Amino acid sequence: MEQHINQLVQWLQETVKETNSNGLVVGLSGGIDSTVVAYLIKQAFPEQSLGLIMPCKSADQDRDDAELVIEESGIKHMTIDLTDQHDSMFSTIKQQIENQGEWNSDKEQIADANLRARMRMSTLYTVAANYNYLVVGTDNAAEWYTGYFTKHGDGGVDIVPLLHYTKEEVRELGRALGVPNKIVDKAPSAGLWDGQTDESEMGVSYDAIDAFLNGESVSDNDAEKIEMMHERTAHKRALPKSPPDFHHFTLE
Ligand SMILES: Nc1ncnc2c1ncn2[C@@H]1O[C@H](COP(=O)(O)OP(=O)(O)OC[C@H]2O[C@@H]([n+]3cccc(C(=O)O)c3)[C@H](O)[C@@H]2O)[C@@H](O)[C@H]1O
Ligand SMILES: Nc1ncnc2c1ncn2[C@@H]1O[C@H](COP(=O)(O)OP(=O)(O)OP(=O)(O)O)[C@@H](O)[C@H]1O
Ligand SMILES: [Mg+2]
Repeated sequence: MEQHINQLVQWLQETVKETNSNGLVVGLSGGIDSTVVAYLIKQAFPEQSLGLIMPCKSADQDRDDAELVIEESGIKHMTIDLTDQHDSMFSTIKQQIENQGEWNSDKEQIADANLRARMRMSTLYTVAANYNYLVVGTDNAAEWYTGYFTKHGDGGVDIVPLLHYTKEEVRELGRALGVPNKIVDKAPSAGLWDGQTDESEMGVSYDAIDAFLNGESVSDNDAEKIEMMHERTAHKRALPKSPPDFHHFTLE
């Protein structure tokens, strides 16, 4: 893993240089993916890296864990609480749709959750613009393949250094970087509602997704679920769909 860490750090440094940026910013949730990214960007840019804690009705434990990451990694940081802004924005939108008598309460939880992820994205880009930094994503290979992220939310980023690493490999990177065990061993959660865990929501374990990605055998049931998630989320990994070119010119 040492070699991977060196290569990733070097890639981060080269990418910042190539893009004429000044550094890197990441949202810090207290989960292993953003923790590994925080340690990597701190190594790549000790003074020009930033971790943002953005609580939004988040569990106290997640905030404590994010603060532990800051303490242990030494990364520069800010806390921007989005709870009130999210409440205000969500209730305004809900009210307007309710006025039409068209509010779909079955979709309330997921709509509320995805707005949190998109408000974090907007916050990260506002901070990135101020410092001329790039926004670093935290998606790993398992999340990317299954599309387990919010389109233009946590998926709305400039670079994704962990894209080729399975969840277990991200944990291995974490151990090699010296991330505290309690963070490495914590159950993955998007933290978008009380008690949410990735594995219970997806109905398939990261071990199974990792095995599938490694070409190892998994149950038919797991393979079917993974393939279905992959197909349904193809749009999240593609550019916006456009009609055929009806004009006689080509956009560059
Ligand atoms: N075929 C298609 N072509 C083009 N666009 C299509 C489309 N189907 C849906 N869409 C669009 O995509 C939207 C649905 O996608 P999206 O908004 O992403 O929403 P969706 O995939 O329904 O929800 C996001 C999922 O990611 C999970 N998540 C989110 C954030 C963080 C994490 C984590 O691991 O930390 C996990 C979250 O718990 C939830 O299960 C639709 O509202 C529609 O606008
Ligand atoms: N409270 C938060 N503050 C700042 N960023 C957050 C917060 N919650 C989520 N994020 C951002 O959204 C990303 C996606 O969350 P995700 O849960 O997939 O990753 P994680 O929490 O780092 O790891 P895990 O998947 O193991 O929980 C996080 O990596 C982080 O960048
Ligand atoms: Mg998480």
